[in-house]
Amino acid sequence: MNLRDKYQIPHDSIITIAGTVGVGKSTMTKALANALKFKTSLEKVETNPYLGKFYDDFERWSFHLQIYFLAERFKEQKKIFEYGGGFIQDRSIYEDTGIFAKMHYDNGTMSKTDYETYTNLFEAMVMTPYFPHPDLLIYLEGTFDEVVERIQSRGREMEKNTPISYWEEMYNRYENWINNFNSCPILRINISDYDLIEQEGSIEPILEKIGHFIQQSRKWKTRELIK
Ligand SMILES: Nc1ncnc2c1ncn2[C@@H]1O[C@H](COP(=O)(O)OP(=O)(O)O)[C@@H](O)[C@H]1O
Ligand SMILES: Nc1ncnc2c1ncn2[C@H]1C[C@H](O)[C@@H](COP(=O)(O)O)O1
Repeated sequence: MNLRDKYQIPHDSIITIAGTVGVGKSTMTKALANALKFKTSLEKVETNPYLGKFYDDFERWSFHLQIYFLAERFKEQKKIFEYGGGFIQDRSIYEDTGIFAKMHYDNGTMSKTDYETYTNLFEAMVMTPYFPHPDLLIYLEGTFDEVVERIQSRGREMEKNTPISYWEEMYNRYENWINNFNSCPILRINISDYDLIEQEGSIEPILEKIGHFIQQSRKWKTRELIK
């Protein structure tokens, strides 16, 4: 029996992986997609024309970068919608606005006008049929030291050259954001509870939890529709 059937995960599920930079989202996205034979929606860092410039000068490039990410994620949303689900998504669109854009606005590296333009566009995009909420958002969490260690060992120069205070602020904002998030069901997973690199089998307890969660939330949605 395949793992998707074994853990009764619907073939049209949409699962989003959230968490701070370096925590392990892309690795988890690929491992889950491989185990479930789902498609991936990955963040493409190498081809992003603004990211390097942004790390050199936040103020100059933050608006351009947010618009670029928004366009990329919207295209991915449309693709997921057209395929009818069966996707693992590396980072949610909610994080772009709830973490990154907000953090740069609050710190004065995105102007009020740019922030308002961005949030208006975001809201208009979210209210389209292309934007089904995910069945589940998996939130990866670890200690700040573990996250910084992973950023360092992954070795993207632009991130290694960024002051640690930036990652610390982002880490704290993520904790606050997830504690107030309610757009879809959340499954929190601590990164010390699995090791996808050394122990391939450690994906199975995660699949079991995903199956359980999605079945519960779909039952709940059906009951709400009948009411
Ligand atoms: N379970 C894990 N155990 C050890 N290292 C990991 C694990 N998951 C990811 N990593 C490593 O941590 C770094 C960041 O992972 P990545 O998936 O790129 O994070 P993100 O997509 O959240 O930025 C990479 O070098 C990756 O190999
Ligand atoms: N919305 C964003 N604004 C600024 N920077 C962002 C945004 N989304 C992702 N990023 C950055 C952070 C990392 O340097 C890379 C890739 O993110 P990762 O968490 O490693 O997948 O893009």
